[in-house]
Amino acid sequence: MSAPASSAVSIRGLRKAFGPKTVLDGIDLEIRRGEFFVLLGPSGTGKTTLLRILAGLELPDEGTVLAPRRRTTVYQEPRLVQARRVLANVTLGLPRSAREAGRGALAEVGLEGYGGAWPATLSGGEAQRVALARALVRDPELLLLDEPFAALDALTRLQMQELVAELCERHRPAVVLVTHDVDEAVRLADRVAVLREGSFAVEQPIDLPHPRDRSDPAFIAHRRRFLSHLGVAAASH
Ligand SMILES: Nc1ncnc2c1ncn2[C@@H]1O[C@H](COP(=O)(O)OP(=O)(O)OP(=O)(O)O)[C@@H](O)[C@H]1O
Repeated sequence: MSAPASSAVSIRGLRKAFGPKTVLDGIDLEIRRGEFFVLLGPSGTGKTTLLRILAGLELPDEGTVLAPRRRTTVYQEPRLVQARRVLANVTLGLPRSAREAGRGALAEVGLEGYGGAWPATLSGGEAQRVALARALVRDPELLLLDEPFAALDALTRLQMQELVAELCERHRPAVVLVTHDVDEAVRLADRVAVLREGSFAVEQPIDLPHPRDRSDPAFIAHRRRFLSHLGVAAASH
């Protein structure tokens, strides 16, 4: 089976259980090349499991999953090797010839000149930018983002969202972002899905122009709809 040429990811009839617990139950999903897909869902509904399957770190029990080989994940924590300098972290596992591209990636995330720094000297936001540069330098066709902003303060989080939007616009990987933050989802996504009880409770394209205004009635309507699917019906603001 092969995916349509326009697809980066193609999932059919995906089922995954851990022991007696079925976590993903009959998931079908196509993600277009360059599409920014956001996965929302209550805690423990299988978002990370789906991401790990897309990363090739976990195998499905049933179904087919087609994903590009050139894929990389950014996690909630930057996962830097403390004993290696920043540039060495960015180009970890790549040939020496990648160092120039590594410096370029650092510049793209706003860390020009940080290549010689040690991870321990970085702020949380800077360390997460290094993790982004490490992903970027691999030129992924599929970028998997597992709550990459969750550990950051509110202002840094907004700056990082802007940076990721900009980088994805420029490099156009397909993106799967897992988040609990409904505003983040509506701000960044081409399409949002809410995962509940093993399958998608809703799948909604977001056709608003960028940059998105959180006070736009259409933005607010999307937020309200997703919150209600997450069981937070009253929390519209
Ligand atoms: N390796 C594993 N062995 C057993 N159970 C697992 C394993 N990985 C995940 N689970 C279980 O599968 C369910 C889904 O986990 P997962 O981490 O995918 O959820 P999530 O939606 O990402 O949660 P959160 O939003 O809290 O991060 C949970 O009940 C979890 O305990």
